[in-house]
Amino acid sequence: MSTTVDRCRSGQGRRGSEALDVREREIRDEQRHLDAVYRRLTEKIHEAEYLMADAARRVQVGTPGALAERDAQVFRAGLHLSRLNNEFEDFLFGRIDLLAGKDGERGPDGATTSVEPADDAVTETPGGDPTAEIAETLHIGRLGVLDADYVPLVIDWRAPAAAPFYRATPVAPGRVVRRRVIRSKGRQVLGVEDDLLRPELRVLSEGHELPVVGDGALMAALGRARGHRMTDIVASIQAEQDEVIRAPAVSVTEVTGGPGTGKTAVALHRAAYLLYQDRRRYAGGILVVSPTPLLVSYTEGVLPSLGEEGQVAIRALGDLVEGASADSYDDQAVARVKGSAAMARVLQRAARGVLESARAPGRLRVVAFGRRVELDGEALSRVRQQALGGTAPVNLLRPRARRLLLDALWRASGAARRYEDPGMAEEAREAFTDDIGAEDAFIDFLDAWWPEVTPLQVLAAMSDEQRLGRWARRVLRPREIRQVARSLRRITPAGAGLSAHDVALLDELRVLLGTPARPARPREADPLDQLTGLQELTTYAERRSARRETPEREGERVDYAHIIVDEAQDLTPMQWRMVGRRGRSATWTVVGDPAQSSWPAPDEAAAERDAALRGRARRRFELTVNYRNPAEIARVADRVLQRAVPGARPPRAVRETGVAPRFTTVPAPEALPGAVRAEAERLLAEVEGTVGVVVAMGRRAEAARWLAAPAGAGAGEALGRLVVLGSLEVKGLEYDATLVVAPGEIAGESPSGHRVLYVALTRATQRLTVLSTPADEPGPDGVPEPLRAP
Ligand SMILES: Nc1ncnc2c1ncn2[C@@H]1O[C@H](COP(=O)(O)OP(=O)(O)OP(=O)(O)O)[C@@H](O)[C@H]1O
Repeated sequence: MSTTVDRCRSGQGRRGSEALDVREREIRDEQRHLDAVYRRLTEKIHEAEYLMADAARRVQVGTPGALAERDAQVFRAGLHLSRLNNEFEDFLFGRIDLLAGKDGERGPDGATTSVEPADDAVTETPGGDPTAEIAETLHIGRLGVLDADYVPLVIDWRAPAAAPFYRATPVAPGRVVRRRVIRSKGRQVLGVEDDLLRPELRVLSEGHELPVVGDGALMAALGRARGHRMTDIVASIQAEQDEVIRAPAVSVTEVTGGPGTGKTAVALHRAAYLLYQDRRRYAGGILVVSPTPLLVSYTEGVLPSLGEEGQVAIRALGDLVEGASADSYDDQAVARVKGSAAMARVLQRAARGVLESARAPGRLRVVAFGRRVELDGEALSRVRQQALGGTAPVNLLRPRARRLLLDALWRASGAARRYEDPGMAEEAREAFTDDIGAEDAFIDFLDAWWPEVTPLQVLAAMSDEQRLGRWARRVLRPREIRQVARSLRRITPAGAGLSAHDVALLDELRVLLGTPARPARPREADPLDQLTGLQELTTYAERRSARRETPEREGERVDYAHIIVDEAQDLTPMQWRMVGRRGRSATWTVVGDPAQSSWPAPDEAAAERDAALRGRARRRFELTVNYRNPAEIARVADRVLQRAVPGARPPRAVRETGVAPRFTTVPAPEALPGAVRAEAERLLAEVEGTVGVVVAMGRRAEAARWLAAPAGAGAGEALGRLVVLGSLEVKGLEYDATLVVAPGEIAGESPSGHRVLYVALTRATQRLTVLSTPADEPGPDGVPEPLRAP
């Protein structure tokens, strides 16, 4: 049996001090390795700098071949340099000690690729423990580093040889005997935590017994205090998560799993993995769609910490359309209408009908052949209807409308009758078209009568209830029309006041209206140029981005190579249409949890989701372990889950904290502000990290005021850890402690209210307090009605 030191953490007596010695020794060993890694990294940085300088010198060599080569060299070296220069919190974080492998070959990273141990890797001795010798040791880190002899010093966590670090379990250990998580900060090793995967073996490493230190890293990672930014999980990815991260990017990868199962974390690590696998294919082309800007800012640090910056776009649903940014919320009833697929019909009519509201003179008058020629309102309306025939985008129909207007004027002039010779008639007509078409009066009229319409102008036109009523006839009910028109009135001409649902409407309108061709945009500064000072030559990245820009100029969206949709259960049909436009030829990763859906019409959304994914084959994965909530909190949340989705299977919580959720009540609603403050302060005192106060959406502003100035010493510091959010805003987020206020209100706010409440109850990593008013019908134990077992 291997020496299992440090499992007893008392540190007393001989065994305790032995354990400390072993731990110190192991940390020193890892420090030596990390020093070697940093020495090699420094050499690599110098190498990359030399390559950049060399490429810069080659500017003088003017042949296209040499330039292309220089270009590629600069690009590669620049990328390499910026990744090497990235100051990682913990560059090196893992190690596996492996038995000799069966049928293995050396991969490009210098490690053997065999998964299973060789038949003779373990020696059976009669009467003694089976014995084995460590044949290979691999260190795992954020980037791969080879020494000067091509021996791996660090294996990139995404390389195939690193997979056993994540996949090995005591049930299926493969070649892995010991898995070690190394805690380091910058260039210093702080600690090591080991998992022994073959406890039945006596394992030798260079003649000594293999020591095992610590209690495993996962629990340490899960118990740590949370800040306002998500951290990566690269050192403790679990086997079922690793399968998703490394799944081949064919067609659609669908991932479901309950709250806290790591769906968001896995989705982001997958983006980094895909870039590692095929950088050329994915560079600049991965889009991560997140439900809210809060979740974007919570998660956007994860990819840079994995060494991937700038190549993945993380966008909130309300920020997907260039030039628009959602800053308002819709009532649930209005959101339900704006998100529904029926809106596509309404927008189609609005895009074509909006020209009726253009401020143009009621008649068109020109002078031709010395006479006045005129088209009256009825004639103009006929021309417009004719021009609008078909489905082409309205802004692209202006040339057609111009031609039809000139046709109508020619006919109204009666000039055709004066020519018997068709050739002459044709000539006269051409002259007429040229002359009239160039006249200021005609051009001014056309500008007013068929202006270029923007999506925002159509939304503004839809805020007129009567007009919207015409466009939404037999599609929306009168009440819905009234609600939608009223909500659109808050949008300013500059686009302030948009909700995330409005942005999906804008995107639809962009397609329906089209964007007339414009001169190419001036080239944006390329970061590589700044690095090299070579601005006159094109780079590979620039040519790529130029290719990507072309469709945009034609009024289409950029097409991404891969799209990751987080919290996919919440996308409305209109949002699926918007996201689908960005991935016409993409592969997809779609993660979500139907039990957390706040969208009340799942079937309708499923149809648009299928359309967005274009019937591509799907590979499904389920994550089953809840890494966020302690079991005590998960059990309470599960009661609400059973009401929201009877019979649903919750994920298994892996931790117990010994602290039950706290249920407390106020005797009357007036007591709520004081009680919220008191409970929030209590939680702030109990945890080191963040505290989230969750209220019904309708109470957000009020609750923020209650907590604006907490009493007591240290309030300023505490405030920084305290966040007040509406129930729909907490999607995907987490806090050390959560205070859920008036759960009945949250559940009662929409038809999907119990699912929303389930989300609110599953945000805490350590403590949960539920504060009820009499309306929540709390029992004698303070447990409110929505949280009692169904
Ligand atoms: N393997 C892991 N090691 C350490 N921490 C993990 C691991 N997997 C998940 N976590 C942590 O668990 C928490 C929940 O993860 P995440 O937010 O990705 O879950 P989710 O499934 O997206 O949850 P929700 O559905 O509620 O949004 C995060 O703090 C994450 O860092």
